[in-house]
Amino acid sequence: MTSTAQHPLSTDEPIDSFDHEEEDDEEEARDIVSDDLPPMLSVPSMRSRRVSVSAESIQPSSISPQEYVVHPKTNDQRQRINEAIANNFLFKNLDDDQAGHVVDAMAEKPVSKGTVVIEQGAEGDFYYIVESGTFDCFIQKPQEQDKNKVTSYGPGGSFGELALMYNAPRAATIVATSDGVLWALDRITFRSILMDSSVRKRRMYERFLSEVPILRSLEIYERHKIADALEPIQFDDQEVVMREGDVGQNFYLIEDGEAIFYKTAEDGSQKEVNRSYKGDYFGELALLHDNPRAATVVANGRLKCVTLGKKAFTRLLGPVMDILKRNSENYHAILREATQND
Ligand SMILES: Nc1ncnc2c1ncn2[C@@H]1O[C@@H]2COP(=O)(O)O[C@H]2[C@H]1O
Repeated sequence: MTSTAQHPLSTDEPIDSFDHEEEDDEEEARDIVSDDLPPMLSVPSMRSRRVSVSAESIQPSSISPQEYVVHPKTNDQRQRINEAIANNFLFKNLDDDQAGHVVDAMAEKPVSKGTVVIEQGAEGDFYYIVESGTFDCFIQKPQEQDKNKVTSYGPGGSFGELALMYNAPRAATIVATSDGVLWALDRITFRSILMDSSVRKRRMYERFLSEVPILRSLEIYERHKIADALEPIQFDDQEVVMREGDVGQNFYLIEDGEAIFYKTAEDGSQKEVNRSYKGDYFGELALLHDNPRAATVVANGRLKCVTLGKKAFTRLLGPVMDILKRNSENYHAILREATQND
């Protein structure tokens, strides 16, 4: 394997886009060839733009059982970890053994207000999960003096995965804004057990999410976080995706195919009110307004979607909530018109 890689934070050279439709292959997905790395963030590194990568950056690390890192824990600590990771998508697909190794390997790290947990440009050593406290994330762009706050984290939040996934310098600085407790997971355990499915999903959905109009205004990093949370789902021709009046749990993006929307008219008949295609979304109304589903959705031909659960929808689509709400007002008007006219 080559030893010179496109820096994942670099933006000055085109990077081959990844076509997820052709790329569902396990072996290929494991092969984290740097040329395929996403253009990532608009934050060039504070160090050299090109880094030499060892074999470690090309494939997930593997460790033998005798190499597992173990920090002995009390039951109370285990329980606190389980609460902190309950909504973390990186932990979702682990089997019991893997989950056990990851929990064993975590080290408790109390931090006091003002501590710089991660410094932009530094080498990546740990992935952090927040048990308690608040943390701000800042990015300093190359020619700018000031750092920009890009996000903040509270309990259940996590950060520090990028440098470990891509063997890149830290992309941001993280500062504790209160006293708190972090759980730190070493890079070897992270790479060997946790990162595989996340890297695969981020790569798999990168192009698709960048082409979804509602998500275009998001930063690449925000779309990566959405990719972590996506669940694929498929429907056969004429299969009902949701029924008018149901309680809404999920938000849907169409990856491929066609969905037809029906609404019950005043005379009780089902009226087609809309059709949606690749890149469109639906299912947002019930989540935005806590209302029952406003329409019945049926697959026309095979329909391939990805979904976000309600919590992830609220958290990850926060930056586009206003657009979603504005669109939903127009949409209400269209639906009303369609069911009232004729
Ligand atoms: N917009 C962003 N760009 C890059 N990193 C971010 C951003 N927002 C949050 N982060 C987190 O900040 C962390 C800094 O360390 P890492 O680069 O290892 O991983 C990074 C991400 O977990």
